[in-house]
Amino acid sequence: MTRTQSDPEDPATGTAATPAGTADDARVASGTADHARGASADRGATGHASGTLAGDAAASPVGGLGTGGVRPAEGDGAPPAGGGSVPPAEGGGADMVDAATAGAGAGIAGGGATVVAGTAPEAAGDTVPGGRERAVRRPEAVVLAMARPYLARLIGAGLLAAATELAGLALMATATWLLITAADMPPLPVLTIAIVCVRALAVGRGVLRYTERLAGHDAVLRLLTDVRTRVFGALAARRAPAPDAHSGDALSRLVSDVDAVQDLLIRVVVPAAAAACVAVLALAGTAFIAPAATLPLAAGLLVAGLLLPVVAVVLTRRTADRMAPLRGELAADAIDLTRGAADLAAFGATGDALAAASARAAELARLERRLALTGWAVDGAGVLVSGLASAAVLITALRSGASGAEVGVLAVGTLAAVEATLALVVSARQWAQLRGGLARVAELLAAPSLTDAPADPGARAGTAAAPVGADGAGLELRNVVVRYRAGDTAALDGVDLRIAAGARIAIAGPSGAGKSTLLGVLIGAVTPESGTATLDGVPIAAYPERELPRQVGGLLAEAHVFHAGVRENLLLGRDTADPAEQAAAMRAADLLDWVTEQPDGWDTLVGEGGAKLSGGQRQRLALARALLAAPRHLLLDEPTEGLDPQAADRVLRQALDALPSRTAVLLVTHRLRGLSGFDEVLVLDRGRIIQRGRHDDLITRPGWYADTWLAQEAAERGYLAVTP
Ligand SMILES: Nc1ncnc2c1ncn2[C@@H]1O[C@H](COP(=O)(O)OP(=O)(O)OP(=O)(O)O)[C@@H](O)[C@H]1O
Repeated sequence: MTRTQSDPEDPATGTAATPAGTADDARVASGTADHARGASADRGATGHASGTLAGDAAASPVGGLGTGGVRPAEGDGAPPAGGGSVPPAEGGGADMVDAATAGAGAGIAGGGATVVAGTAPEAAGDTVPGGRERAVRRPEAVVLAMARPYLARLIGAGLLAAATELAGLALMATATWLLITAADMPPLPVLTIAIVCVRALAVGRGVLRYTERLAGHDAVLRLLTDVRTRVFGALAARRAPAPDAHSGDALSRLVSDVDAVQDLLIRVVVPAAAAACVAVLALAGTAFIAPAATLPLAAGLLVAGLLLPVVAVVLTRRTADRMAPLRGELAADAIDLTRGAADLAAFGATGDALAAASARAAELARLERRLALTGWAVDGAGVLVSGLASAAVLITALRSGASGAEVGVLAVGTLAAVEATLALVVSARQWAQLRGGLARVAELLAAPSLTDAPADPGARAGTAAAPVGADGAGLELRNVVVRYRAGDTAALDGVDLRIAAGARIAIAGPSGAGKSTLLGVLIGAVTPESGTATLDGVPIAAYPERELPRQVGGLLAEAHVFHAGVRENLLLGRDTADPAEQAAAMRAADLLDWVTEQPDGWDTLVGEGGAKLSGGQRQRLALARALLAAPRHLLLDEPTEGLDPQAADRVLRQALDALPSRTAVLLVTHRLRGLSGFDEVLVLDRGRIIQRGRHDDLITRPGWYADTWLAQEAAERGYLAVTP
């Protein structure tokens, strides 16, 4: 006979031998026919830290998760499916439309903050929580609107840039005049003045350029701080990942997109304004000296400042549009090749992945070469235009009877003016490359942000809001349907759930049943297609982003551990926690001994993504953080994942014991041990609640729960025999 662990998805009940003689053993071995009898013996099985079954039959139901740890629902406990006793939420359905973008803040408590860039289809034009309508605007306008507080500084920078260009133009003109007239031996004072002017302009141009850069960057860096704050606020508020977002693409985009704002002002707006000033003054000067020469100069300026920039945009745009996604894909490749190196090597896929990345890099290099070539062509055309314009001005001025010195000044001045105007070509090229990034930043800037949460949660919903944080109706889902994409099978299908103060509710079900999706709805990160999700009668989507994490949060799937010390990671849960509270949270998560044994103690660095911790330690650190945060409704998604069964039971029990009695807990778990003290257990399958009730009841009823319970118990004790 072979003894083996059972497959939890294949509960081969009834085939087991029963070497030991405990009540549970007999029940596990005897299959579903014995559920009812076995259930009574099972109550409180996990109430013992040792995990033995010695006292199972005697353990009280309350002791299931540690005496005192599990409180029954207080009067208004979990209602039956449908939650009919709860008053209907007003206006919830419509408001859920914006739930993804209006979702609550950083999710620090749950470590579940999701930073996503890329598409933000819902952002522009939405109604924001404060009830304001945001019109869809050009991305440049959105960015420039944010620059309003720094307008004076930017205008100053523009004037300084114009003064720099004019100083250059005046320098060329004065030097030319000096060279030509010096041969005619003009009076010494005149010569001296001209020489001083040349020197002053040469020095002044450098000083002006420096001051212009200083003023421009000062304004732009101030603006960038605002933009970054706003962008991160919007990202944190939008906690639902865009389905197609790729982290590498998203990250590289985020960084370069925000930099595009800087380039728009420093390399496009300020130089363009300066070039326009120079062009106007050059035309005025020429009209004063030789009116006939104004026409060829204007033609040269138009070609340099209008035609060539348009050509540059047309030639650059197509290539730049293809380069942007390629850059994102390359960034994603870099992440896959480094973080996934071990897996790629294990499956012999390193070569293919490298080849794909190299092909993209080669394509990007080809596009960059093409961009450089078109750039050189346009630049060459610019030099030609300035030469031709200068020659045309010279000939026209000569024909109109201007003096030699005037002709010289006009010809050289034309060269300088056209060259200054050619800066618009560079600006246009820059703008063509920045457009994509600017559009994405503008979408984020237009999206609701943590920084513009409404003070009154009912304001947006149009409801009379319950006082935020007050114990009211609690969390409630009514007939919630979630579909990630139109036409997909529903991830949640008509789910009703109510979590009252102090309730302990567990959700079980096969993989892909919709458990994490349900948690996503509760934190406002997933938008239901229909139905309502409310907190104290207020649609979750309408809750202030800063307030919601205090009400609903916890340990969500794939909680992130930051590259920092243990204490810093812990304090993300609640930075005001004192050392005793920190120690209590770590003790509950079974990590206190470990951290005190470390040479660096609480300052032990956990590595990037918690790489220096084991999977179980990472999860427990995230659990300790969630316990420290202790929101009113604590969500725990597989909090003991990665722990051995005994440790898992112990940690869960300790965690629940450590919580204040009025904290409601919603536990998502694959492990059914430890649920006997819960007020209600829901079984989800393909988005629907297929069973609900108390653990002791569910294990007596034929169905997924009883089958899984039996399989898990049998597997854990190794009693399931499989014959070859
Ligand atoms: N971001 C998403 N985009 C599209 N489909 C999704 C997304 N997240 C989940 N789904 C789908 O929704 C369904 C429910 O997924 P969910 O993650 O909620 O299940 P689960 O019960 O938590 O699974 P597990 O126990 O494996 O974590 C699955 O079919 C899954 O493929």
